[in-house]
Amino acid sequence: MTQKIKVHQTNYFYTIAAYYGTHVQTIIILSIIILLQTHAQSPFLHTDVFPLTNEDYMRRCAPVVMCNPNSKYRSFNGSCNNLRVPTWGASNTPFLRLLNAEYSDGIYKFRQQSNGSQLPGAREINTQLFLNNQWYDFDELNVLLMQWGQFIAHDITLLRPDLSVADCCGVQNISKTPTQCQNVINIPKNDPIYLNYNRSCMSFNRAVTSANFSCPLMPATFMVEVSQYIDGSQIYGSSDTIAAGLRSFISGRLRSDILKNNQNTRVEEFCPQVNRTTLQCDSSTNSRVCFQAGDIRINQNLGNALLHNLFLRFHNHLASKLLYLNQFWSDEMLYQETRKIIGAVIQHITYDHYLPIILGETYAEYYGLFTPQTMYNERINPSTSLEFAASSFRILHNQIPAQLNFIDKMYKLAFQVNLTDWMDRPDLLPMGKNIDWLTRGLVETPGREYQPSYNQLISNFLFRFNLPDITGQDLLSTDIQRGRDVGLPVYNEVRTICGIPRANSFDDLLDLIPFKAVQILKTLYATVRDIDLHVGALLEVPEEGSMVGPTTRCILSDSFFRYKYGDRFFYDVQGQPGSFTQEQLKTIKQINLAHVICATTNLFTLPLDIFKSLHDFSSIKWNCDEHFKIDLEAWREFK
Ligand code: HEM
Ligand SMILES: [Ca+2]
Repeated sequence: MTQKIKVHQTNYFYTIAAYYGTHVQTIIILSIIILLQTHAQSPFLHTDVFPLTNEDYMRRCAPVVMCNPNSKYRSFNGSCNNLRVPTWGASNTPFLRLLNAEYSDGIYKFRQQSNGSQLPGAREINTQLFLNNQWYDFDELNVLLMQWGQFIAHDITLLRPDLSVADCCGVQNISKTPTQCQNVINIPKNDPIYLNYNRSCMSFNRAVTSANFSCPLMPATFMVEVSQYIDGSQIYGSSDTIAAGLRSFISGRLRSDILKNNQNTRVEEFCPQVNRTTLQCDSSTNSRVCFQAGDIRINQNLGNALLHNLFLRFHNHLASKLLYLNQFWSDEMLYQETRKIIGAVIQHITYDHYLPIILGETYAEYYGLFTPQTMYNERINPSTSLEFAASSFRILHNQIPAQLNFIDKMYKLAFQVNLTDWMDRPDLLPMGKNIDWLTRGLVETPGREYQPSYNQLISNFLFRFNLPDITGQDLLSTDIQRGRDVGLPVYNEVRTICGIPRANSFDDLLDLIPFKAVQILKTLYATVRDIDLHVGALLEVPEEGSMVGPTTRCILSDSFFRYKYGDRFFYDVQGQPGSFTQEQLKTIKQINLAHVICATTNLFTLPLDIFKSLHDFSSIKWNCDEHFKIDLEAWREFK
């Protein structure tokens, strides 16, 4: 029987045909007409209205989705989490814009300054404002904190550059430059680094748009290519096919490679490996290792690949514990229950341990990011915003260290590598005791203190192996250029939706930005309105107790608020199919990243405050066996 029902008397209207079987309710969304004029908003934004163009994709191209509202588990692509708008937060749906797109043609061309001139070059901005602002002070917080940030960034966002032309600089002088190569980054003649290499161009590929998904829209609309919920999609994949390819289909386990050392005395488990050319691995060197996981960026740097390997081991560790407790559970049940626990652990670490450090404890608690229980609200849109992905969360690129330390079990530095020397080639990880040594290195090495710059190496020599010359790229220029590529609103506009007064002159910026930087901004930009979001935000002095300035804090908090309250499967939401029992929740809330490390490496002692490095007084060591054990008794089905 097909029956038309109207869901909720609000500004959302759906035509839904619901098929009721005896046990399973399947809802087929036939068409969606959404008027998103009012929103249950996060408390961080001083506006109630998102740009109307956010609805265009939903109106014209949203796929037909079938949902089973009784499902205990998340879908892989994130669809059907929100039963009113089943595509909210799903992979391959558009980024949300908090403010209207800023393009000079209103559609796709880079914006210009208020007086009609070109914007200052991204690299020029970096050399004038940031490159020489390097402090060598270190934080009491460790490098693991930075690495956790990237790990979750890859859980919630992927804006893919169009790499169909590998080197955009090489096609600049041909008669018709391909669209994706039309905005390469110009290198000024007097560039302090590239001057020596006679380079005038840095490659930049514009991001793919909804047109690449057979849905051309105006203004340019950008697609998130991963599930936008914090659900471990970087581990499991954001589609059924990818997820299936990563499973062993035996006892709930993920596929893995078991590697032995020469004497067969050490056996270690790693992510499965693939042919280098099939993933984003550096193919220009004779290196061999290329890991596979749910996210294509797994091999991007050693720290990220390390966390992926630890979480693969953690999954298989928990799956075997669950099997021990419930010998009759099927592979499917073991896999899904383990995946559910891993997703919960990632959310718990992010909200209870990571965000209070980044945003400030009092602030996170006051605004509901750190609560005893989450009340799900189906009117909150959990989609990743462009402002967040293309700028605000990237502000934490300033935490990336230039070097990674490998520390042995006597706490001695075994060796050190430049992070940029090992991009897209994780060859070091399976060698010797490097998993343990790098893990210890991330825990024991103090992080880069907050400062308005990225480290010298990622500011000049990123990804140099894949390029025709030895210099490479600049991550900060790329971030500024990416903001222009996706038409981000300017800094001043974002201030206003964050409740910070609009600056009417450069000097009005002195409320948040130091005097010297404001003087340089005056020489670069025509008016205060022209300043890029990323530039203004990175210059802001951090708020007391937090690691970012007020504008960044506002956009980060808005996003994490929506990832929490807009997620029907958020780990501590009650009353949903598959909600954890109180006993299970108690176990999850006791787990921190130290438990994960203890279960997956040969480290025996760790700080209780896992994001703090040793030199901090509170960071005395605690034994894995006594303090970081996981008891899954609450998952035993028959006591
Ligand atoms: C460990 C070293 C890291 C490296 C080498 C790195 C490098 C990169 C690169 C190359 C991009 C793509 C740039 C573009 O073409 O637009 C990117 C994007 C991004 N990064 Fe990082 N990153 C690192 C760590 C981090 C950290 C610590 C965070 C946040 C805490 C972060 C957040 C992001 C975000 C949100 C994006 C946008 C992702 C997307 O939507 O596609 N990254 N990063
Ligand atoms: Ca996800």
